[in-house]
Amino acid sequence: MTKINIPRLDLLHYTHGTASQRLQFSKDIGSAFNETGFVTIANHGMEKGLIDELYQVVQAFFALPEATKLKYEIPGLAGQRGYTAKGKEKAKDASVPDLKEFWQRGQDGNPIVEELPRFDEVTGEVFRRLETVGRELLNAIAVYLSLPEDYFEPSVIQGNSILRAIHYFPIADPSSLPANAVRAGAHEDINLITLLIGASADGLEVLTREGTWYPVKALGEDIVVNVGDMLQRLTNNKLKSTTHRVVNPPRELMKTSRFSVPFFLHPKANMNLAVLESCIDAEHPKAYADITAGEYLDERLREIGLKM
Ligand SMILES: O=C(O)CCC(=O)C(=O)O
Ligand SMILES: [Fe+2]
Repeated sequence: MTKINIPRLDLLHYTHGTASQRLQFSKDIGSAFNETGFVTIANHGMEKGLIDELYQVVQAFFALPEATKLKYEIPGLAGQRGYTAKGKEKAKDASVPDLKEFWQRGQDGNPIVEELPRFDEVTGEVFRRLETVGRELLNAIAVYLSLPEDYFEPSVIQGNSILRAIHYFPIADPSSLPANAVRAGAHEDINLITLLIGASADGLEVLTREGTWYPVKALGEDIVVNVGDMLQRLTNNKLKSTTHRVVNPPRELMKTSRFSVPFFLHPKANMNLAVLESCIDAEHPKAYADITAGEYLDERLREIGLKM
């Protein structure tokens, strides 16, 4: 099997480390993002208790009757808040929708789930904690890119990040599915970076440069972090937004659910995504036209069927 660089990095080395540990963390995350676009992060500060409670409220939400969940679907918001039912989202180049339903929350404007008193508080707490972890990781990446450490901060504080709770629902009769229906079709994330809790469940795979699929494993409460297209674009492909997917499990396990909770770290709509001058040279000519984060997001939401 191909050996691929998905290191396990200790966030405490960056937030509380010595100068040399901090620098090493920046180098490690930068070179993994340059090679594979993926790392796993330990000691991110989110306790097991909080993560367990997150999964309890998320499972309780998806267990509600379909009619109740549909009360929380908000027309006109392209799924950016509240519930998105089965059959709505497909990967950019896929012909059939993914086998999933999901809930999204942002900074504000989130509908309150009346049936579940703890849902808003717990998902809100996880949102804020992952936003903090994401900012710390972007600081480390800024150092790797020889930018000021706080380069991303003004664009990211109170930005358009999204916490998405996903339910890959059980399929009673897998033979009834279209042959190409999968839990999540091969895709790249749109945002700057994605922080994923719960990828310890099997199924997440990344596409290697050799064109083979490689399973991503996280230990315990570790989170998986990957580069999205906005960061790839800003860095003129120096940091790689790697294609990934969630495969269907063996037939018997298709009758069981899989849950995962990615946090898509998005900047404010006015962030300039024009390629950084420091990432352009003779070998790497400017690969992308100038665009803002807001314009780019609209373009991409249309491609995945969430926006008209
Ligand atoms: O469910 C997972 O493990 C990954 C989901 C994912 O890649 C996404 O929603 O963008
Ligand atoms: Fe993804």
